[in-house]
Amino acid sequence: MEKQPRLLASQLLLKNSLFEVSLNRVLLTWKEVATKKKRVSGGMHHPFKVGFCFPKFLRRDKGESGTSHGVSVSEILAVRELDVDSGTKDDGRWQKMPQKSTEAYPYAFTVSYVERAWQHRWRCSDVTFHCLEGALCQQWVQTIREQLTALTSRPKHLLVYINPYGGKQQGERIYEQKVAPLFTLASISTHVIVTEHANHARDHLRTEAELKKYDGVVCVGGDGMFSEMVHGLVSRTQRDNGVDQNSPEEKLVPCTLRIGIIPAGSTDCICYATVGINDPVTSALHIIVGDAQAMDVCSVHHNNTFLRYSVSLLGYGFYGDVLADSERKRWMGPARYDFSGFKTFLTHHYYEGTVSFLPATDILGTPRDKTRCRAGCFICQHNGQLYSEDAPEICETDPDVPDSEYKGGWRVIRGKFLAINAASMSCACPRSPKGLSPAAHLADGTTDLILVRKCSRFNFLRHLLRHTSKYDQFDMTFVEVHRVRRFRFTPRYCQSDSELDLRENGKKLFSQICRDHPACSCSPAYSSWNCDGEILPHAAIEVGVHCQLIKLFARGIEEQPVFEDLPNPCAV
Ligand SMILES: CCCCCCCCCCCCC/C=C/[C@@H](O)[C@H](COP(=O)(O)O)NC(=O)CCCCCCCCCCCCCCC
Ligand SMILES: Nc1ncnc2c1ncn2[C@@H]1O[C@H](COP(=O)(O)OP(=O)(O)O)[C@@H](O)[C@H]1O
Ligand SMILES: [Ca+2]
Repeated sequence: MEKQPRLLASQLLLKNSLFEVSLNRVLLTWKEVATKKKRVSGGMHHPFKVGFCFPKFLRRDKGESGTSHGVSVSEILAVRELDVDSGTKDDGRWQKMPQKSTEAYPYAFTVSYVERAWQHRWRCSDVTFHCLEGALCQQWVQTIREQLTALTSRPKHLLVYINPYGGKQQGERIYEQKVAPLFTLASISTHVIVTEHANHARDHLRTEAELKKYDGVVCVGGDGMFSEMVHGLVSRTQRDNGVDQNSPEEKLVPCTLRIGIIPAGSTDCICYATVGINDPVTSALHIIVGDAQAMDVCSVHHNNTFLRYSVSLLGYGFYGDVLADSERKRWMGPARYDFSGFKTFLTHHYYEGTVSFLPATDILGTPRDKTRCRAGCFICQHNGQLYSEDAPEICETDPDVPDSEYKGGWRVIRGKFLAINAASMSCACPRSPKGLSPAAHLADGTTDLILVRKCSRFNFLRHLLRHTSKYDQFDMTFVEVHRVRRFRFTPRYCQSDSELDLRENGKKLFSQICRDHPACSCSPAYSSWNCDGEILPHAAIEVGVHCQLIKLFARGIEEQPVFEDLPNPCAV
């Protein structure tokens, strides 16, 4: 790492010990000054990563001169001067000053910064430095503030939508108690809208919201609420740019505003898979530091008519039936999915149809890789670049698969399926921390198409259970997975208009069997598509992936640091 010029360096008091405090453009460090009384330890420095703040137990470095710490400037949340006599000036939180420092070091300032806690959680930590002179204290505060102002990726004005009925109906409380105080601390102004009905946020974003006034939009809720934000923003962007969403082949215009998710839903899979945990404080801190993570979006069409966008799971069969059943049990909260999951597992319906797909052959990565999409993912960067260059699709020649054929680069597979799932990202969530497709990528322009053919209940259970263990859920004879750019599904028996009407009006006949359906009475002719937690009435759909269409206030899941490999901060 290039050596950065020092902006400030002073000896300041911290918890009654003297520290050498130093600030450059990337790092704030403080290192205890050895006093005669203190036993000086040996010359061994523990490694310590620059620009990266570890959990407490890792971050402290007992070097020659005592404890040293470092915080990346990009992860400083705020700095405020303390009025030693009357507590803090800015946030009203009264802090008692130690006797010794008030006498000798009567001026103080507090730096709030991101601290990494267990399992990808971030927390806001405070450190208070005491100065001998007021001018020095002000110089520190001012210099750190200038550094923060120079971070242009940080949002200053946010539009926040809260779904008061998502998850355990705690959205408003979570926002008020855990998130709003952090936004205030970081001097972010907000306009908060508590939604009054489903699609309120979507419609407001699409038509009314004065988006120019904001640096980002935030939703407090679950995947359904996030989906509303995506629909509002993507539709608005296409309309503003004259792009017709109804054309399945149309290249969509990416959205400029970033979306933040404060998890307060039932599955929270998008938050979990982009941050590593569904924790409101962690998400708020990712928003404050101005993180950006691009994400693929799938568009779903039926007969050249736009239906919906999807960012996580498009599931027909098992996940469609779980969702359709669980919607009637919303009163159960997040447990509805387990209940309906169990029930759907027992019903064991399969569905006949044809899946056609365009394999993504020109890219890096396969769905069976051991590597995972993580912060700064190379595969997403590489494949995103390919996509923007509009590289031609190349398709391999026909392997001898009996029920599949190739047609103009498309592969066609007919069969009886328990589940057809398209995972545009891993779909990791607390139920399955590795997700439906553990090696899927957030922003590589592809989706992983998982076909689970008709099999015994026992085998399907084995497949499901593997989502929760280290065993490969794709390594089963009745499961196949393909990384694709587009796909289509056509049910074997076509849906009549009256059947579609019934579904669209929400009066789904669960045991509907097409009149010309043959003797089978145990499985219905159609399932529904679960599109990020919304039910689609049409069984026949066409799906295309739009690479990196939206951006989130996230950075992807961070690798847990390997202690031994990290450089020494004291070298900065
Ligand atoms: C036996 C244990 C099997 C565990 C299998 C877990 C796989 C979970 C993968 C979940 C992928 C979720 C993708 C995200 C979907 C969300 O967009 C969407 C909406 O979320 P929101 O309500 O927060 O707005 N969520 C969902 O559609 C929920 C899907 C959850 C499915 C849970 C299925 C549980 C299955 C339990 C089977 C039990 C069989 C037991 C037999 C003895
Ligand atoms: N004020 C509201 N009243 C009723 N439904 C709402 C409201 N705001 C949003 N919704 C809808 O609630 C559904 C579920 O929201 P979500 O936040 O995803 O929670 P969950 O994860 O529990 O499903 C979404 O489809 C969303 O459109
Ligand atoms: Ca993807």
